[in-house]
Formats: sequence, structure tokens, C-alpha cells
Amino acid sequence: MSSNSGIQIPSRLPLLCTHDGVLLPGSTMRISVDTARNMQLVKSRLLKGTSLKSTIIGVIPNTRDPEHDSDELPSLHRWVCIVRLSWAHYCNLCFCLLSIGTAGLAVQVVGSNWPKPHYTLLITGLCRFRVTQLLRERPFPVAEVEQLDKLEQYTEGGQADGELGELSQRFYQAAVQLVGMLDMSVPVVAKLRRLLDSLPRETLPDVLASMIRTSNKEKLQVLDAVDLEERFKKALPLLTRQIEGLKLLQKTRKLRPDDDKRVLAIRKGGVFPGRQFSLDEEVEDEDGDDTAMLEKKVKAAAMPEAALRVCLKELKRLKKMPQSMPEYALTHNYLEMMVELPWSKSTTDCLDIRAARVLLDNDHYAMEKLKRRVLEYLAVRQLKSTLKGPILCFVGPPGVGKTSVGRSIARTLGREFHRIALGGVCDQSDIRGHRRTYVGSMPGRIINGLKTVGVNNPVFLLDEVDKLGKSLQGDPAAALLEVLDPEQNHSFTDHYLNVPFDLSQVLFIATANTAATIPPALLDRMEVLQVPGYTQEEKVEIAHRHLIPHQLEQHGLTPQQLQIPQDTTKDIISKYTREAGVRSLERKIGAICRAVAVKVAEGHKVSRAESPTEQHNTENKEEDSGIASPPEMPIVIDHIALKDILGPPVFEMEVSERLTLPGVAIGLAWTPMGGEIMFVEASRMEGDGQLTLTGQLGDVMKESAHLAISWLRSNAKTYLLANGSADPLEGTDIHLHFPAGAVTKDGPSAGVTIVTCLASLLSGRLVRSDVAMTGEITLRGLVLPVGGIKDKVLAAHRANLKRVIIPKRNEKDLEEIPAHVRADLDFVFASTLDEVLNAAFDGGFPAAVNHPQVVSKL
Ligand SMILES: Nc1ncnc2c1ncn2[C@@H]1O[C@H](COP(=O)(O)OP(=O)(O)OP(=O)(O)O)[C@@H](O)[C@H]1O
Repeated sequence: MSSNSGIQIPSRLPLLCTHDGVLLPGSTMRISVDTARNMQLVKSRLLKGTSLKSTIIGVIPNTRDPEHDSDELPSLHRWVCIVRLSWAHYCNLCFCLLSIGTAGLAVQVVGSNWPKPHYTLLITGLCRFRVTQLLRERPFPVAEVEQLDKLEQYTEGGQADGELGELSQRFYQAAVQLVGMLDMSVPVVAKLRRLLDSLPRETLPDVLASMIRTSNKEKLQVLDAVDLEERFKKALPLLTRQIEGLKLLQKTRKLRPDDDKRVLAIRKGGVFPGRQFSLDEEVEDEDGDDTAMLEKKVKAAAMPEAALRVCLKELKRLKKMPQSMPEYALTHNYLEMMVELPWSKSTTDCLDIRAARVLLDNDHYAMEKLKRRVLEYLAVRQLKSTLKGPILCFVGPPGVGKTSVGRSIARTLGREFHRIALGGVCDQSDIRGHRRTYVGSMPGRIINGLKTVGVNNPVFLLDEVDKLGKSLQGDPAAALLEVLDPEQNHSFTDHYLNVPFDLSQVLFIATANTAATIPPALLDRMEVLQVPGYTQEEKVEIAHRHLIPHQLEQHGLTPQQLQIPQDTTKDIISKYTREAGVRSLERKIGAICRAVAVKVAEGHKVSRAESPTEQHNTENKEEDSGIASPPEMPIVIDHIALKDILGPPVFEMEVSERLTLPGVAIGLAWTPMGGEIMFVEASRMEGDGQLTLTGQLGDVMKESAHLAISWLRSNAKTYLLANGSADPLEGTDIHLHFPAGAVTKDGPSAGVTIVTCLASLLSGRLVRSDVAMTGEITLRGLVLPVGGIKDKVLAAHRANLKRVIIPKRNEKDLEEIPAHVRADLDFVFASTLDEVLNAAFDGGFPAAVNHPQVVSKL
């Protein structure tokens, strides 16, 4: 400890009594401080002190060895306990306190309040000391101490001679041997070796005793050994014990590879006597076979030049690698992937437009516009096979057949079909793959899809592109840009493959529920085809042409067993489903099929029981068990049977019921699920002109409400809404509510509905119960056009409403609506709010000028 030789510890030291172990000079230890006295010591001495001296404290170990617990205290300590009464008193306080301690330098103090207030000290031991007198006990003990390690005496005289010299030499050699047994490749061990040479010999017992596996009792003995020779004697057996332990450990470790070798030897010579068999050779052979096979596959894969070069390079590396190397498996998997990809394998298109039309018509009822566009697309492909055509994107509510049209397109072309669900994908490596440097890396969904279908010209359906997410792992939509750009996708590079793959032959079709959430750059690369919801008549046709036959087949039934008349289908559509598509309808038909399947199966059982051999028992059995006779076939589902199977109707047409009070109007809303009717309710109460809005409204909708109120206030006199006063809101609060409060609503198209609803409330007149409306309003009372007219009109038709008020500039949108729906509805095209109000109330909503003026005559 030549470095410490100059250190003179203060004669008075604060004492830290610790249970954490034994601090030896030359070692560093972490001590947890949580007792009141020790905490006080840390606070007032370590945290407040500013000099180096204030960071030196006396550490007194108060530790018992849990394994070799003994009450026996070191003699020195006992002696001090007897001689110094006040110290003995403190000993009682602190359990079995030792009088010899280590002066230590507090290098670090860390405080924490969890789980209880405590400090953690990092202390480096400097030298031994002995307590000569306890000066005070509170708030923390301070003692007069005597420094015991006079290290200069050893170092000054150079190499110690005699027994001490010999002992220190033996100790040093043992220490070198111990370090030599450790794995020198570990940097810490190499550092330790250097440290051992640089440390003065006399410090070795303390340093090594704190490093090797020793009990606290043994460490205490080393600490108590004030005499250096005695210290060497105490520490040397501990070191030797450690060396022996390590030797034993190494021996047991060596045993296993020996065993392996022995097994090998037996197998080589004994098991296959007739043949000079070498296991190593066999492994090499297998290895060689494997790589040779791979090489053959690589050459047969007909991949482009760049990919082939990469594969051959990887193959070369693979041949040199031992199989046990983790990289072997990685490279092997990579090569397997490369050879499995359809670099030049494709199917031949068998496109016949007439057949395609028939097939599309057979698979899907209605959807005329979509089918027409798809046929155009296919026709152009037939004429120009290298068409770098637009990517079609079908946008519409769920269950309207977007995915199934995609599947039909693949069938008409005679191509493989693969669906990639993009909903919730928020990591761009999902599309582009992970780089091979990552553990568990794999290619993205595009390349994986190609591997699955095994050809390079499939139809890929990118389902739910509007539900792509974004996260810290990058934007998957950005990765899709390259995939979907016909100018770029001939050299699409997946991170895993790291070589370009030509995607130009792949036919991409995307689907989405709304175009609003598709990233603009992605939307720009696609041709959006709207797929609107179905009318009730269309649904009935779809049910009878496709859904019912499909469900019958799924449930093992035949039309001779189950019949669902058109009226029942209409009931299912109007009373048990409320959707733009046909998915719920299909589920309900499935439920009916299940119920009938039970009946049919029961009938089978009964008729089998009625076989001639058992006939005599049947009657009794039937009476006993109460089994009904087999139902008459076919089972026809009428209204009563429908109620039995599906329960009471889920949706009742409550339109007229809800319009029995003034202050209610029906609006038309567009959602990604299709069009819907929406009731707007208003009520008034005494107050000071406040407007309350509820129903989770967005900012635009709230503004529409304020616009509506402002227009009504400014036109109150014209429409006689003010009830004599100047302002209809005077002394009145108004509450506007949009039911289905859990659903967020936004957009300007409810403007006309809010005006109508408030006009009804303020005038006390009922709005016509068969009228629905949509349109944006301005402060001047104009009605502006809105979107989603087709879905909204279909929703009004579904709800059996008769009149629909829409903005005049939306008149052109009616072309898209089926003729029979148009015929059922009375359309009012409004360009001002005056026209809206006149159409919404029975007998119109006349302005004041039309009313007879009362002229007072005096
Ligand atoms: N016009 C139609 N003719 C025949 N069957 C149809 C028609 N439209 C939808 N279907 C049937 O409805 C079911 C649902 O269709 P599909 O899965 O294609 O809906 P989707 O529009 O893709 O819905 P999502 O947006 O939820 O993916 C399918 O079984 C499909 O066959």
C-alpha cells in the first residue's frame, strides 16, 4: 500500500457500525445505511463536510458468519471490551461490535426513499485502526483511534527478508497461480494480473482475502491480524483452498469432452467393423451434400445475374463455415429463401373478356359500376399484356364484397391469389423485411407472399390500406409507395434479400373502408373505385343468389330441406341487421341454417329408430322420451319461425315514434360503415341564452350548431320564432343532443338538420316524420353541397322514409342511385334554408310576410 503509506488518518473518527460484511484495507465495498445513528453520520459528516478529512470514517464490522456462526469474539476485541467500559456499553448497543476497524474513504453516497429512507455508501478501505476511547455516542459515535497499519515499515526496508519474506513470496506465487487459472481472455482477468504485479506484497493478504470466496468470520480474522506475518499466515490457507476448489471444478469440466471422444472412438471402431467408418467424414459428407444440393438449386432457380452473384458468394462462405456456427443457419436459411422465390416462374393469363364478364356476374350481384371498371381494366390488359396500369383501390363499407371481387379477378385471369392484411401494420419492416443482421430477421410480407404462391405474377390484395399505422419503427405506407409505383417496383429491394426483385408482373388491388385515412401519396398512386352499400332489394337478391346457397352448403343442407322465402329475407334485413354490406345478413342466415340442421339431424335419428326391426319399440319410446316426429321437409322459415330462431327483432323502425314532439329532426350521416339516419334532438329550458351541445361532436359540427342558432336568431322575426320578444333565446337555454353519444360525430352536413330541429322547437311545430335531410349551411341561409349522397339516400330508403332534402348542387349525384330507389323517394333540392324548412314541415314553414298582419286601429 505504498500509495496509502502517506495517508495519516485523523485521530478522531466517526464510527459506522455495519452489518453488511467486513471492509478490508485496499478493497472497496458498498454499505447500506439505514439505522438512525448511521444515517445521522452520513447526513452531518459526509453530506455536509467539505474537506477530504470529513470523508474518512471508521467502519466497524458487526457481522456474524451465517454458516459458521459463533459467539466467540476475537481475543483483541474481548480485551478491549473488558478494558473500556464505555466502549463495552456501546458494544451492547450495537450487538457484538468489534474494536478493530478499517478507516475508509467514502467515494460515493447515494440516497433513496424507497422502500424506506436509506443511503448506500461506496467505501474504499484505507488502513486498520483501533478504538482507544469512545468520545461520544450520540447522535453518532465518535472515537479516539490509533492507526494500526504502519505500512512504511515494510516498504521502506525494500524486500522483507526472513520468514516474512518467504511467506510473502509464497503468497504472491499462489496469487499468480490463482489468477492464471482464470480465463485470461476476459479483460478484467488480464487487468487483475497486471494489478497483482504492481501491488506491494504486504497489501496482498487484505486485497486477496476480500476478492476470493471467504466467510465473514475468516475476513474478520484477517482484519484482526494486525501483525503482517500473522496476516499472511491467516490468508494463505484461504488462497490455497480457493485454488484447490478451482482445480476440482476444471477437472469435472474436462471430463465431458473426454466422454464424447470415447463414444466417438467406440463408434468408429466397434459398431461398424466391416468398414473403415469415420464419423467426421460422415458429417463432412452430409455437410457437403447439403451445400451441393443448395448449389444445384441456386443454379436451377433462374435468378437474375445480381441475385445469382450474391447467392454464389454466400454459398462459398457457407462451405467454409462449421455447422455449429450460428451464422451457418442464417446463411443457409437465406439461401433456401432465395432458391424458393419465383424469380422467373409465372402462370399464363387465360383472359377471355366474355368469360370474365360471366364469371364476375355469377360471383357478384349488382356492383355494376365496379364490375364495368374491372372489365375495362382486364380488357386493356388483354390487348397490352405489359400494361403498367393503375392500381385499383376499392373503397366502401365493410361486407360489400371488395375482397371477394379481388378474388374473382384472380380467377378470371387464371392467376394465383394472395391476400395481405395491412390492418394495424405499423412497422415498415413488415413490408420491407428486416436486415439480416438482426436475430430472427425475415423477409417482408410481399416477398413472403411471393414465396407462398410460388409464381411472380399473382394477384395481391392489399386489404385495409386505410388502417395502416405509424410507429417508431417507421411508416409502412412509405414502404408501400415503392411497391405500388409501377415505375419503381421492378426493382423492389427487400431488406432481408438485399437484392432487387421484379414486382412489375404482380397485379396489386387495394381495399379500404374510407379514402380519408389513406396517406395522400399512396392514394395518388391508386385509382379509387367507390363500392357503395346495397339497397334492400339488392340485398334480397344477393341473399337468394349467393348467401343462402353458400350457407346451405356450409351446413350440409339442401334446398329440399330448408327454404327461406323472400319476405323472411326482407324481415331479416330490416329487423335484424343494420348495415351497408351483407356480412350480418350472412351470419343471420348461418344461424337459421344451424337451427334447421339440429332439426334435420334429430329427424334423421328418429327415422333411423323407426327401422322395421325396432319398430315395435318406437311408439313406447316416443311416448317416454317425448321426441317429436321428424319435421316435414322442406322446413320453411316464416315470420314465427324467424322470431323463434333469431329472437325478438333487434331494430324496430322507431322513426315515427321519435318524431311525436317538436324539436326532433332526422339527418343523414355518412360513416365508413355506410350511410345512416341520425336523429337530432333539442330542448329548451329557462336560462340566459346558453347553447349546450352533447353527443361527442367534433369542432366542425359544433360550429354548424352555432351557425344554425345565429341564423335562426337573425331570422326569428321573419319566421315568428321570437314569441313577441326580439330574441328567441331570451330567458331560454337550449340543449342540442345527437343520440348514439358514444360515437364521435363531425362534419358540416348536419347544418340543415340542426336548423330544422331548432325551428321546430322554437315554433312548437312537428317536423314531418317521413323526411330526412342533409346539407351544409352558411350564415346567410344558403345550403351547400355535401358528400356521400348515395349512401345517405340508401340509408333513408332503408329506414322507409319518403322525402329526402338534399342540396341543389348534389342533384347530379342521384344518377348513381338505383332507379327503383329514386322512384320510391321524393327528392327536394334546396339551395336556401327557406326551401328546407318549407319542405320539412307539413304545410310549409311560411315567413311572417305571408301571415295576415294585425293592424291596430285606435
Ligand atoms: N354483390 C355480392 N354478391 C355476392 N356476394 C357478395 C356480394 N357482396 C358481398 N358478398 C359476400 O359478402 C361477404 C363479405 O364480402 P367481403 O369479405 O368481400 O367484404 P369486404 O367488402 O371486403 O369487407 P371488409 O371491408 O370488411 O374487408 C362475402 O362472403 C361475399 O361473398
